[in-house]
Amino acid sequence: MEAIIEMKHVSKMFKDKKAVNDLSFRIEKGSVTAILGPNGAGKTTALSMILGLLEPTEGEIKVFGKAPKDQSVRDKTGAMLQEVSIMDRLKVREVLDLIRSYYPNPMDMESLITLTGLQDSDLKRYAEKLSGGQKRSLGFALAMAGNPDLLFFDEPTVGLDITARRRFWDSVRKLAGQGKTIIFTTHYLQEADDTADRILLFHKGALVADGTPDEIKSRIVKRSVSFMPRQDGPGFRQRLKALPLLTDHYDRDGRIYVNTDDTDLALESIFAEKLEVRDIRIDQGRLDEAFEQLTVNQEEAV
Ligand SMILES: Nc1ncnc2c1ncn2[C@@H]1O[C@H](COP(=O)(O)OP(=O)(O)OP(=O)(O)O)[C@@H](O)[C@H]1O
Repeated sequence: MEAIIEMKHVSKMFKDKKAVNDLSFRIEKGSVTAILGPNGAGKTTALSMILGLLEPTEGEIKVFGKAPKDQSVRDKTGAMLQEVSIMDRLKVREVLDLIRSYYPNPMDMESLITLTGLQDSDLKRYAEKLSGGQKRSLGFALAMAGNPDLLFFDEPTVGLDITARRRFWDSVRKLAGQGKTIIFTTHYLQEADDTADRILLFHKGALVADGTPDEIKSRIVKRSVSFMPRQDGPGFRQRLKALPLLTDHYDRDGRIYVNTDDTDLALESIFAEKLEVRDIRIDQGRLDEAFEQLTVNQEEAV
């Protein structure tokens, strides 16, 4: 597969703070990738470097095989960032026409309107008079104006109501269907799961997981069964090791934790084998801090 983006050992320091730490990954043509992670994980910094808005402190970034700042790269790239700055004193249609005129093969106005949900009446208004949600739609339209092959959306649904969110993701899926390469950042696992075919999970500037939504979910929601031995000792440990469903276990704080995808089966095995344990608990994940933060954010999203 053709790599559209290649990051090799990329780091970014802000004074003595490492915002991005040794990132390496490839993004393939036609893929939809979600960059997921809690506040401050480095998502925006990474995007900004790929877009050529920030220089990496270390490492190399290639986009379409070139430096991100290369004009030919910019012509093929569209971005909707968190802050949409909109020109005053221009009507929406004028802003869009202006931006379209910068590109060799702009998207036609009809398609732009259909894709972004801007209404005819919006086009006649001054951009600065639009509501927050309409401004986001305009931001989306501006990102698409050059009919780019590569698209970036930084937390695109923040501040959008449910209808606008749904519409936005429908459009993103439509663009993906046309073979565009899409990268977006989000705090919400659900958004990544619904739309992306790959998730890059960031935590403290580093890439801590990389996989399909199903793979990432199974890591995030992994549960464990834990218990105390009635009488710990070599005999007990041997019996524990001999139980195939319980082999993946470890000790913490005086308890024994069993990692498993199926806590029911693990419990059945404990009872069937009459393993001498007490105080059995089912624990929701041994999530490291990054994953815990993610689940908190997900709850906020509901
Ligand atoms: N211009 C800057 N100067 C100094 N520190 C910065 C700058 N930009 C980002 N940082 C720091 O770098 C770290 C990563 O920030 P970044 O905005 O990339 O995270 P994020 O994952 O996009 O977070 P959020 O979800 O809150 O948008 C944070 O600790 C942030 O405070």
